[in-house]
Amino acid sequence: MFSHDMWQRTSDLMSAVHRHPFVVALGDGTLDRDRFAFYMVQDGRYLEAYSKVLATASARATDPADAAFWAQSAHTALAAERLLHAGYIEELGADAKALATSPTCLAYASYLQATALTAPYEVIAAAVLPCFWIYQDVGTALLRHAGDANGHPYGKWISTYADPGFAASVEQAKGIADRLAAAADGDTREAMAQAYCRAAAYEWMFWDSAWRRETWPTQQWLAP
Ligand SMILES: Cc1ncc(CN)c(N)n1
Repeated sequence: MFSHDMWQRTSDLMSAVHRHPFVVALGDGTLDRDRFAFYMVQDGRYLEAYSKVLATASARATDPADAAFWAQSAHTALAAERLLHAGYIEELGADAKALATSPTCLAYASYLQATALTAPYEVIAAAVLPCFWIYQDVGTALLRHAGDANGHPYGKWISTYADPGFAASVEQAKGIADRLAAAADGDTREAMAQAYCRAAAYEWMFWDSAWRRETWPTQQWLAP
């Protein structure tokens, strides 16, 4: 099955995600507020783009049930996830306007937007899957580690991604990619695998860019 193959192909990367200092500190509650605020601001921008990518997936879907699922997920990315982020940004007193969109945030969002507009529908379904699945995997692992999200400094974040409702949507996204891959020719399946792996790599890079509070290497000459 496509999703199973992708999980195996990205197993080293997933180990690196789970031991990344940002993810470890998020889980044990020691992540400093500046890094978390940076992440939240970048992620809010990412989710705005991601929601439009899912809306495009809905428009390009060949199956009405798929179209409904992507449209619902586009709504959730803005209504639930981005709301959670906005709440944290307010709580942290982060000045979102002062932060430039990071190179990694822009690259990941641009990659997904280009894929949504130009790639076959099957490849779009593969490219958006790591965004669902990796967050559910991380959220679930962090909840297991924390034992209880109540009282945890990042408990709302952890509960959002460890939520059984979110797990159900991950299963649906996996099911769509698996069905499309099973019916696809070899070239399309390989393009789906490339898209899945590229997006999974961007997920690691996103945690890493937040840990480094990534800036533009050109900012000394040109304001980003
Ligand atoms: C970068 C990223 N990837 C995934 C998710 C979870 N939808 C997120 N909020 N941000």
